[in-house]
Amino acid sequence: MEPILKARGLVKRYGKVTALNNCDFDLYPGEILAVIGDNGAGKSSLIKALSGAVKVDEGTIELDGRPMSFVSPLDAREAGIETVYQNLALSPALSIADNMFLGREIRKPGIMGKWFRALDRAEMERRAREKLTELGLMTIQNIGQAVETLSGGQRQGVAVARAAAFGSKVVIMDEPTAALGVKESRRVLELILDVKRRGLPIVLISHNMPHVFEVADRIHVHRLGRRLCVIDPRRHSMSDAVALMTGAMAPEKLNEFA
Ligand SMILES: Nc1ncnc2c1ncn2[C@@H]1O[C@H](COP(=O)(O)OP(=O)(O)OP(=O)(O)O)[C@@H](O)[C@H]1O
Repeated sequence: MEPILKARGLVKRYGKVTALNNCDFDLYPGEILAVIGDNGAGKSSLIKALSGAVKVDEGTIELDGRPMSFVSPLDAREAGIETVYQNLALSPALSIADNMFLGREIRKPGIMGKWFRALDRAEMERRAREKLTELGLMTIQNIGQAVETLSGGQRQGVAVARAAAFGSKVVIMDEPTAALGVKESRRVLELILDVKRRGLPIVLISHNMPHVFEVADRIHVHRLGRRLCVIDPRRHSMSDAVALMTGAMAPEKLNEFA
């Protein structure tokens, strides 16, 4: 099977800091791939490169076998890669429906250019409700409710639902359960599994080992700006993962694959 998203030899420098140092990456259809690594290992830089938020200095990215050169997150979105960023990127004062369609608002038909036509709020609300129901998120009562009035878990749910609704090829999630309570984290993990069941592959960046081991099919261990190895959570333990991440154990010590 060919990877749906593949990167080779990524290099990203910020002045004297090399955040990505010849990094490879593979995501296969239908899988949840966790990316783990110590602070500063370069996970966010990798995700930013894959989602078009930063331009790499060297290396190649292929989506579905086609070379990509993203210069903005919009390029990646248009290609079918949706990203849920750590800081969420939801607009608190806007409603759930408006947030779902932020940047791709539905407008009423008409002869005038796109920006002059009125927003079709009823249609956006209908579709937002449909998506949130599909993902079992209808504990959110009022689709017109402002996002700032939702709980942390509900907000994360809206962000995940938006990514699932629009990501046609890949969904990337950066620390989706950070700062959430036990119950809310559970709901978000279930959502991630739902997205996978609906056929979308997911890249999950997380420091939370129990969460990673619960949902991931494979784990990409990132260290010093590159992929150190890929491990199978069914064959290796959390302490193996942590030892690899921190450099306490060399990958040769495991019967790793990939
Ligand atoms: N915009 C930037 N300007 C300068 N240096 C940066 C920038 N972004 C990242 N870096 C540096 O690149 C390296 C990798 O950072 P990155 O955020 O990718 O790591 P990370 O693995 O996501 O870390 P964490 O788990 O702490 O979020 C770090 O040394 C960081 O200081």
